[in-house]
Amino acid sequence: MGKAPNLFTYRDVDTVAQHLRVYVLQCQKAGLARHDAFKVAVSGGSLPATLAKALLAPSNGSEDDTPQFNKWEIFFADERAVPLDHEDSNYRLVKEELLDCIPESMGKPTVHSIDIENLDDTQKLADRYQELLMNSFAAKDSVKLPTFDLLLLGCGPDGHTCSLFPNHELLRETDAWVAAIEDSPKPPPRRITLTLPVVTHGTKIAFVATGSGKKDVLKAILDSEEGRSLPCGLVNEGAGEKVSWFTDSSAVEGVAFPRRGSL
Ligand SMILES: O=C(O)[C@H](O)[C@@H](O)[C@H](O)[C@H](O)COP(=O)(O)O
Repeated sequence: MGKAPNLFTYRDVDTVAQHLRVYVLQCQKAGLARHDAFKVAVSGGSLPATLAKALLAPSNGSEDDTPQFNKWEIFFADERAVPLDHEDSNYRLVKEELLDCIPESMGKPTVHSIDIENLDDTQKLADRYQELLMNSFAAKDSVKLPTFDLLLLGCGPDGHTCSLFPNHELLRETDAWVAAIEDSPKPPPRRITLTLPVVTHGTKIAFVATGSGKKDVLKAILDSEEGRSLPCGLVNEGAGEKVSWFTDSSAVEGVAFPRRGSL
């Protein structure tokens, strides 16, 4: 690994959200400067709620503290092979937690959901999503991997991230940008996910992990040799200092890994 990932710890989820806001808006600024758009991938789980808390808080009125949602392109780091209004859909989750709550005056993100015509065939579903990424990122043929401005990820209690699970063959995928999975140990079993090379190629990668249910896995990922082979550990390994962990104190109880003081 190059330089180590950054670990930020705050006293509770609300304080995590406040700092996550600052970080995401720094990434927005960099994305807008680079290509007049902010291309971000989001996970499911608890992340959309924390993200909404971060982004929907009142702005101090400055440009740096204002989400410019009409410049946002939101993609899914992973998605379940279910209709968009299904209770398991990550799109539905992001829509209900965040998109539906954005006041009109703040603009409207472009949201890239899965192609529901292909729910019966997860490989096709993954291929279509990869094509969508190619159209969005690869204006030039030379693009080998999409470069998200930011990937906002969760960390499961087993160390999974996106739908990349420990010891799964998908961790060895080197060609595809988006892969299908039919045997996810976390239900529902049929999903698509960004692959590890796409995740580690992002300009910035943020994990948001809160609550005491995460402390054992965070200790493994951040403090132990074995934890390096868990999916989150592989992201740390592959992306190093581009990675930032946003945690609350209960998630890192007993973790020795050094905290960063400020963003
Ligand atoms: O669709 C999914 O299942 C998620 O994208 C998954 O990768 C999630 O981010 C983690 O399981 C953490 O979830 P929590 O934040 O709810 O623990």
